[in-house]
Amino acid sequence: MPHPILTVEDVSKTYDGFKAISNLNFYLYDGELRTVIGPNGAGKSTFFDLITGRAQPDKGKIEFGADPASHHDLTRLNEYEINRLGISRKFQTPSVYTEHTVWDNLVLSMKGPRGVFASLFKRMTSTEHDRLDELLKLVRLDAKRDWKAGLLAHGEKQWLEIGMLLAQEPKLLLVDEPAAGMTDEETHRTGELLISLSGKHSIIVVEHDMAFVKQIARDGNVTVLHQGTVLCEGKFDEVQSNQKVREVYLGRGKHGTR
Ligand SMILES: Nc1ncnc2c1ncn2[C@@H]1O[C@H](COP(=O)(O)OP(=O)(O)OP(=O)(O)O)[C@@H](O)[C@H]1O
Repeated sequence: MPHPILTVEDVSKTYDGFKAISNLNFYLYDGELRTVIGPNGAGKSTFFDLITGRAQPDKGKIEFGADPASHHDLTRLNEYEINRLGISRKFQTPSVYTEHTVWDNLVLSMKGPRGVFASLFKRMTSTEHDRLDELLKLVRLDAKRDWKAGLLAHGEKQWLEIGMLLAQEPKLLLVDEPAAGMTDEETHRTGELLISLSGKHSIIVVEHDMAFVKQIARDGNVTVLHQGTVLCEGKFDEVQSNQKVREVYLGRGKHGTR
């Protein structure tokens, strides 16, 4: 069995006496596309906050790197350092530079000099140029490369942001509810995009939309969080038919409990 690229072991996080994450164990393998589901308040956002250094655990281990000899203890690093290791997070609402073109949004997100001026006026190598061209096609925005990002439809903005994250060449992508607010067709395309990224990237997707979860999970594992811990983990069909899962989540509609 290979070493996980992400190891989360016995992790807890308390807010004002409330255990948002409770003795959580989670292992992700290199190139895996994992879907995480769970009712509102199950701890999904806190889970991402802990991986990205936005929040610190009270206890437990969070390690990154598939090589046991050179993995990183994420609990000792800040958000910037964790991002530099190749961990990128996409929040639910799209965050793009609305006044810049689609192309410039990708340029601005590339690894390299920071700052708008330095990024836009840096001479790009032909390899970098080709890579961004490929990214544009991948996120299906090649026909809109000169559009201002603010003019894109909601789904397109989400794809652009995924492209912007990919421009940073991340190893691990954390994606929070990408299908929220999308049409069925956009949702399906997003699923295809995420599937095409797996293998090259390790990906965790938090999602509520079960049709979408089914599409991207395929024969991979789905993790169900409940009260800050793993309630169940397995193939989509196993999870869907699990009685405990049905009680806390699936039986109560698309968006869980509130
Ligand atoms: N910064 C914070 N301060 C206080 N309480 C917090 C904080 N972050 C999360 N919590 C609490 O921790 C619990 C888990 O929240 P979290 O947002 O991680 O759940 P979630 O599964 O992402 O929910 P949702 O699906 O609604 O986004 C909630 O009860 C929430 O109120």
